[in-house]
Amino acid sequence: MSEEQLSQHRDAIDAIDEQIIQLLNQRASHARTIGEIKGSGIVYRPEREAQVLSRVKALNRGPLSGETMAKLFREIMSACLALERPLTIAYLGPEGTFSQAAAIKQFGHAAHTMACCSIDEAFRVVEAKTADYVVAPVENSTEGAVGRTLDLMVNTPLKICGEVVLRIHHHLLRKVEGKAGLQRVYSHAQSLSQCHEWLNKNLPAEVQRVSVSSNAEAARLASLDESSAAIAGDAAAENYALLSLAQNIEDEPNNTTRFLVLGMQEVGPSGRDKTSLVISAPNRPGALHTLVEPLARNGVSMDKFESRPSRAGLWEYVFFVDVEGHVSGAPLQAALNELADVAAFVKVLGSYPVAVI
Ligand SMILES: C=C(O[C@@H]1C=C(C(=O)O)C=C[C@H]1O)C(=O)O
Repeated sequence: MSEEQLSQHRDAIDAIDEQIIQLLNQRASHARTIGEIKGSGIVYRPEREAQVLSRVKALNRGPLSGETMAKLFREIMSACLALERPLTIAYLGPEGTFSQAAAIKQFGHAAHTMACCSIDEAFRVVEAKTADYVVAPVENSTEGAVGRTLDLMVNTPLKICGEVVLRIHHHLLRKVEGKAGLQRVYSHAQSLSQCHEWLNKNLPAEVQRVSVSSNAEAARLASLDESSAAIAGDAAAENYALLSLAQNIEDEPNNTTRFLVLGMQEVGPSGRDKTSLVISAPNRPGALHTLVEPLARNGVSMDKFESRPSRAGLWEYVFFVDVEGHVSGAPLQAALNELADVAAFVKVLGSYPVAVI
């Protein structure tokens, strides 16, 4: 390609960029006006954002992929929303955790993220209105449910407003090159188990595995001591300037974590929604069947069913159930009315759009 051809294409890009700037600012002005109309009410509308992202993917003809286009629009919406009012999102810190990555995936880079020292604390700051939303892990494809998040959802006044699905890549991180002199590996208990086969094969048995409160905390500890390593992700490696001795060491190649977004808000239907419920059955034979039956009879599809010991009594259980559809829809309304008669306890944790990206 000649210099002349290059400069023709670059002139074209400059002209397009001018249009993009104008169009983005037009879009932002509409978002700001929408903010004025909303007044002091809730500005974040996850159902509308999900519709915008789905529409962007459907309209896209390439060469950029639908996924890439949706990610760009996520950031555009994040910037537009910040003109209405910047949001604060609480997550299990310190900086660099997968929870923070999930918060940014859902709210974009214009939102403020607030590191909390536990999932409990992250719920509390939103309940106290110090932050707007909490993003908390709820299940991992390798390790299953995150019990603490499930337990907190039983009593919180917060509602689920969204879900975020994140591919999780773990790396072995250390301050210095090589494995010589390595005495311990820090990580969150879930990450240690997600990588335990790799650890068995690749590290001597005398290297201790130490579980700590988060992967980012593991990275912080490894950054203070050359005889320690951490298992954590890219963001933690970058934050604590650690070297990656081995990449993508998770045993399961599709290792994915699902996070929930919770806030003081009930979300309207987006057209493709999920509802999460927590139900408990009276402690007698066949009780489980009586819980599932009203859902099946009303044609409500179940995505997930998870049992958890109830805090109330020995050998009593609560069930976390995800179903397709919005709570305002007729099938779910009918099923919930019937469930109220047979269940000891039913709580709608929230209806929210199915993750688009
Ligand atoms: C502009 C709005 O406010 C926010 C920003 C959106 C956007 O930039 O498209 C969409 C939903 C809201 O979270 C709106 O409610 O439509």
